[in-house]
Amino acid sequence: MTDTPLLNVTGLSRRRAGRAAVADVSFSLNRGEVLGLLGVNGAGKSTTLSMLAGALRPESGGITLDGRDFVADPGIAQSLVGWLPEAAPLWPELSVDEHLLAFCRLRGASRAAARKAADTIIARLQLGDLRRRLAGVLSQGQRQRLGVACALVHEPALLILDEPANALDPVQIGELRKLIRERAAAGVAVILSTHVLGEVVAVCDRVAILHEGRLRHDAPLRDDAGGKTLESTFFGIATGAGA
Ligand SMILES: Nc1ncnc2c1ncn2[C@@H]1O[C@H](COP(=O)(O)OP(=O)(O)OP(=O)(O)O)[C@@H](O)[C@H]1O
Repeated sequence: MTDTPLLNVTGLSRRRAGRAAVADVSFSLNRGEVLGLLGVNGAGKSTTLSMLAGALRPESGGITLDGRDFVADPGIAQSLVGWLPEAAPLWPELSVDEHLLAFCRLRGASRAAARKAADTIIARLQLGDLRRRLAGVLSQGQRQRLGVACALVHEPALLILDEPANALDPVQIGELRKLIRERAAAGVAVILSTHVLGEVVAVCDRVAILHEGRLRHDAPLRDDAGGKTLESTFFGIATGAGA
């Protein structure tokens, strides 16, 4: 980990359907850090993550990634960011193997480099048995694992996972947790959005809570100042009873 944050977000705002979906959100994230992002339905998590992935333009505010102005040059997301959106965007007629090759090739990797990266991630995520299976016939959990593989295959510096444990069985949830900690140990900064508080406790270093588009809490997970549990902090904010 270095002293300079990988990601700096300042005053990020975006309206959707005429309403503030994300309002004046600021935070930073170090290399090797895993941030859990919590919030009730509609709190603004996916909108925030879409902006950090370069898929949605902020209306105002700044994002720097690895010291570069991300808002001015969202193209840097291609190499620096890996994103698993809420619904992994897969092509039903392409196989697992073809997906991984395509994700690498679209980012400018040579055929040989794409082959090597695909083989590495297939081995790490134990997708070997599925490599020739078409995405359109995968089970929901298998699709989710392919989505995680696509987010990771180009070895991004920032990994954004929106509800990654969706549809995974308990064995795969354990594997996912291991994978996240392994990537963090290798210096990758991770943002994990979830509705499962236990998921945050199991893998995150820090937790941020969004409510009505605003960042209402951002603190280390083990910071038990005031003796509050994550659950009481979350419900306090969600019900309007807490800070
Ligand atoms: N494509 C869209 N068009 C219009 N409004 C949208 C769109 N996407 C999101 N919104 C609105 O923006 C606000 C924030 O939504 P967002 O999806 O970011 O919340 P979320 O915290 O990810 O919610 P959830 O936990 O339900 O996935 C909500 O009020 C939502 O209705």
